[in-house]
Amino acid sequence: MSALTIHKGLAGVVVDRTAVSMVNPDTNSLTYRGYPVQDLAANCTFEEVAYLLWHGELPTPAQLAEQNAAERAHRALPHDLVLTLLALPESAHPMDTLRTAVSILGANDPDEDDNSPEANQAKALRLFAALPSVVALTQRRRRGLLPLAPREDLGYAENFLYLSLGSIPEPEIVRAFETSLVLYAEHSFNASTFTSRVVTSTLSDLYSAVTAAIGALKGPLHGGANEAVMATFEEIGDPSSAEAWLKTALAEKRKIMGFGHRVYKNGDSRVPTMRRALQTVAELRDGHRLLDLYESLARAMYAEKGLHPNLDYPAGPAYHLMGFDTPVFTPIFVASRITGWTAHISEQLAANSLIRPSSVYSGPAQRALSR
Ligand SMILES: CC(=O)SCCNC(=O)CCNC(=O)[C@H](O)C(C)(C)COP(=O)(O)OP(=O)(O)OC[C@H]1O[C@@H](n2cnc3c(N)ncnc32)[C@H](O)[C@@H]1OP(=O)(O)O
Ligand SMILES: O=C([O-])CC(=O)C(=O)O
Repeated sequence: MSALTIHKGLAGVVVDRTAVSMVNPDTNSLTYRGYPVQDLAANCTFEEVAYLLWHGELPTPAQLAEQNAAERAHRALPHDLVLTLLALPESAHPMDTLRTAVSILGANDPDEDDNSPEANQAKALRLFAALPSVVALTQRRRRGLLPLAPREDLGYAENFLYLSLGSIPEPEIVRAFETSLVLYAEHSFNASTFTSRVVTSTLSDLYSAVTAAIGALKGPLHGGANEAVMATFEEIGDPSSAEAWLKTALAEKRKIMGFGHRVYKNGDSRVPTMRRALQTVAELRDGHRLLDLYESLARAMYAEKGLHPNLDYPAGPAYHLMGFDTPVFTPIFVASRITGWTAHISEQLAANSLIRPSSVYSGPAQRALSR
């Protein structure tokens, strides 16, 4: 590689190795630690997938029981944190609340700067346990409701839904939600994961890396797209308007959220699994009109630009039909991706090198200061 070759957006640049996951656009596959993600989604709980991402192997029953006990014991948020989060303006985006919560948890952790594998694994588990309570707090606050106490008798996905929506939905909805958590958990060197690795590479702490990653995920070119998809559906209104709406939007050079991908050019490996989950939710929640909109826009986008949906495209409407408010969609993504981020933070620390790329200078030539 010539020193003067610029790779805008680092497209195609290989910066390191990873053993956490493999995205293969040629075979349209995604594996976590070697296991196809669609097989994990069909056969495993999210807690098992978290264990796999962190430790490299699926847990034995005893290992899972131990992790579950620790996770359930850390679901409740410290009272002071709840008060601080409720003191934020009601207009704050739930992603901002989440970012603030992680930052406060870090400031309160006496082991914040302990970067040993054991300390960081304990922090990862505590964040994994606490994030659904923060997401649920933001969801309930939007509806004028106070937070609920977490339930230790429920699995991760069930407790998450109970805390957010106030009741446990049908098992098919719980399964669809859990599928989304498994699919969102990890995706190699995406922008937010890379952000977490950049922060970690300076030997900063895990909370700082996660806080920065939340900021990176918020943008609509990354995780924020799952919220933007709902705005698009609302703008289109009727499925019969999708084609005309798209032609106008493309003529105006707008980016259509939920379509395209930096790595996948022939479709996102996770979309078929999430599309089936969306179908299940739509059948239970009278979502046929939203499904028609989904299909009409996807057909038109392929015809106009040859672009396929990414995971955010089916996840957005699925969360909507489950009963979440749109601004809570990307925070749900955070609660899942915390597993992938923290696996990458550990991997970065285990073989660290400061991440500091180069640039080509394009400002004024050196000049004399005349004073
Ligand atoms: C979980 C995730 O984070 S998945 C990604 C979620 N993000 C989105 O859905 C946002 C919408 N999509 C996009 O903006 C892009 O597809 C990205 C950012 C995801 C990937 O971008 P890149 O790899 O840089 O692709 P790039 O922007 O070069 O696209 C290639 C061409 O397709 C066009 N294109 C790509 N995606 C879209 C889109 N969603 N809408 C309209 N045009 C698009 C680009 O304008 C470009 O056209 P051009 O060659 O005429 O200039
Ligand atoms: O890989 C990417 O660039 C974005 C993505 O799909 C993800 O983070 O899940």
